[in-house]
Amino acid sequence: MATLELINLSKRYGKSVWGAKDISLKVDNGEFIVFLGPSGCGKTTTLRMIAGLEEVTEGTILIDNNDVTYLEPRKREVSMVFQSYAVWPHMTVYENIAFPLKLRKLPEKEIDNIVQEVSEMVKIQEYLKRYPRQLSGGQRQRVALARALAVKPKIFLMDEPLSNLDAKLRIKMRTELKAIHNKTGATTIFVTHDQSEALSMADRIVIMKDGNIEQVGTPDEVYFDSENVFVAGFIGTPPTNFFRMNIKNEGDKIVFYNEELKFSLSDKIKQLLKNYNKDEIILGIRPESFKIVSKDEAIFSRDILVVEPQGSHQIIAIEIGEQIIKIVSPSFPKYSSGETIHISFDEERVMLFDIETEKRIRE
Ligand SMILES: Nc1ncnc2c1ncn2[C@@H]1O[C@H](COP(=O)(O)OP(=O)(O)OP(=O)(O)O)[C@@H](O)[C@H]1O
Repeated sequence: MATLELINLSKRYGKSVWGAKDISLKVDNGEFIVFLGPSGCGKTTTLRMIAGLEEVTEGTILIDNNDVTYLEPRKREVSMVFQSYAVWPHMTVYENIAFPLKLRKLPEKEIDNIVQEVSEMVKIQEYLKRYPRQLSGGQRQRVALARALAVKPKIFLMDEPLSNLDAKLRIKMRTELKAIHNKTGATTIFVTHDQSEALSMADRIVIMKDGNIEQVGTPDEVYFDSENVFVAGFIGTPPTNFFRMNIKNEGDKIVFYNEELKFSLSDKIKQLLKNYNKDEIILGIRPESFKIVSKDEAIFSRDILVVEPQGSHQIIAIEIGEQIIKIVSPSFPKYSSGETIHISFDEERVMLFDIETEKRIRE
């Protein structure tokens, strides 16, 4: 178990392509960190630099406060699990797990103990004599996991380890992986582009875009307290609804308006905007922050465009100008398309962003 620190870490491919730019991050001992972001944002590049599989262009990597930036991979004491399992086909499950331990010249008895221990942990004890081709994808991934666990690495690096599994198994393995992490307490960096995987597994999520870190925070922080428009739009299904609004002061209220909507918000919002001197703003409202209310309480009313029942809740789409807005509402009462609904929203949950920088406006 170990701490990890990345200091201004960058990777440039050729002259101008940045795989990762100026990444700084401190990871505590035992933390489960998830790198999340769209394809090509630099998750894998950063992970591979930590593993020593990718040369660093600039910056420093510290493991337990030791500089490992130029240390060869096997001396870093990290284990990596890949999407493609990468188990050796000509070895049995037992041999796959034991092989790295044999390389380390551990006594047979100790190797056997470790193989039993980790195979029990990932629930593959009964397959130890089989070859990988005799296993399902999920079982093969467990073998890869067991092999990585067996060497008791300081840091666990996982690159989309669940993405080759079918949807149901993925969700099951998520829970199991998290349980294994709780048991081993190993510092883990897990790469995914699946936000639901990230939200359900991470202690903290590192949200990346174009090689940069956009926000680092707990699942609740990145969801409820998004740092900018990109994060608010990336996290959440359906994502945050955004409105470009004009703003003006009217007495103790602040009025938000555009061609479609007009409403005023309270003192608290006015206070929040006291140093904001632009007359346009981006308002972000999460689908579940809207409320369907009586006509008297409504901020605006619209006809329903489409209802998408989800079992546990329903997603209601309305049109505001040319924009489609999604509202998450409890399963009951049922609504149907064409019906007029009256809508309000939870002012406490509104997110305000600078019209130019798209950064969150904070007090
Ligand atoms: N060997 C390479 N040569 C040139 N450019 C590369 C190389 N490897 C990665 N890149 C570029 O670096 C950027 C980051 O790639 P990276 O693989 O880290 O993204 P990612 O976030 O892991 O994406 P994905 O989710 O698709 O795996 C991309 O623009 C990619 O095209």
